[in-house]
Amino acid sequence: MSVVYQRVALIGLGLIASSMFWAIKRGGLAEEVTGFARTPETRATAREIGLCDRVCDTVAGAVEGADLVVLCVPVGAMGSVAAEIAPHLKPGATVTDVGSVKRAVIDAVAPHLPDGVHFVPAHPLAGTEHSGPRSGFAELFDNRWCLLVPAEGTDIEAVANLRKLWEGMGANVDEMDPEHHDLVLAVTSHTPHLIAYTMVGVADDLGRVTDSEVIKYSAAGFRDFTRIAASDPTMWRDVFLSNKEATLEILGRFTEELFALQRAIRTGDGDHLHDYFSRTRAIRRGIIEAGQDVDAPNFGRGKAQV
Ligand SMILES: NC(=O)c1ccc[n+]([C@@H]2O[C@H](COP(=O)([O-])OP(=O)(O)OC[C@H]3O[C@@H](n4cnc5c(N)ncnc54)[C@H](O)[C@@H]3O)[C@@H](O)[C@H]2O)c1
Ligand SMILES: O=C(O)C(=O)C[C@]1(C(=O)O)C=C[C@@H](O)C=C1
Repeated sequence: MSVVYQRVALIGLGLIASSMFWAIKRGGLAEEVTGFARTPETRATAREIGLCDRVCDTVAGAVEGADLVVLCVPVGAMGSVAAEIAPHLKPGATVTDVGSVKRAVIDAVAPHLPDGVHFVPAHPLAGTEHSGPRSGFAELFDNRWCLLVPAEGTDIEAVANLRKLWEGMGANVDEMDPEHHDLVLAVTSHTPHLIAYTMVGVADDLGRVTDSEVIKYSAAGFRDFTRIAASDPTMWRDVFLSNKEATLEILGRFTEELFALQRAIRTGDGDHLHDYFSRTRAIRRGIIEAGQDVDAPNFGRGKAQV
């Protein structure tokens, strides 16, 4: 792999930024990666573990001279960080972000960026329930999707270079418009997270089943919920507040379906339950057949057995 950018600046040194740093280093994709974190503690940790070639005490120091600036902060902080970096951006630089929501981030960031700076929003569809500078690893983006969401008329070379960077970090890249992105992610990521949070909350609230029983006897499905529900509260608060409309639409559909299933259980309508579960099983099999299940043993190796 060859160098895509001379200098990349990572702002907000958590899971995604640290994974990007290790993946950029693995691929030899930048000559220098600078980093900025808000707190002295995070900067000290970054220096201790060798995260970034240069950790800066000011956002200006990290951004000055950078060809690519990546905003890796929670969605709700993107606008204020964009305002802070704006005066220090090199003319012709590209600014991107990794936020889980796109329309709200574009609206918050774009107005701050000076003319002559390219803005190419992005979203890697990869993560874990961990956060902070120690949580990243180079393989996080391997075989995962990264969605680019450039506005019409964005400089072609700026988009092509960012695509090259993500491909160099192991991702498959697609382009999408922001509204569609937010609806798709409300279905595939945001609402499922809310359901996981709720289910774990229900278990915690249920007096007749103790917390220690929940921990001891937790079956695979519920264990997955607890993993998801351990995700960063700030990140997910911001996701829901920023993708309100799409999440509320999907939640509305979800509750309708849930009520229908609840009724089928109450009335003993086994046909309804069986038909429903057959339909959902077909979706799972479709994902595996398409080779999209990154956790399945056959992922990326052609057709999986279903
Ligand atoms: N975790 C995931 O699964 C995942 C996946 C894809 C995209 N994302 C997106 O990536 C972004 C970062 O998420 P993460 O998982 O790396 O979170 P993280 O909590 O690991 O890291 C975020 C970092 O930003 C810092 N920060 C917060 N507010 C800041 C501010 N105002 N100025 C400077 N730094 C600030 C935090 O201190 C933290 O170090 C979020 O926008 C999130 O939506 C997350
Ligand atoms: O695997 C996980 O822990 C995740 O939740 C990652 C996940 C998701 O797949 O929903 C979470 C949020 C992102 O914006 C992208 C990826």
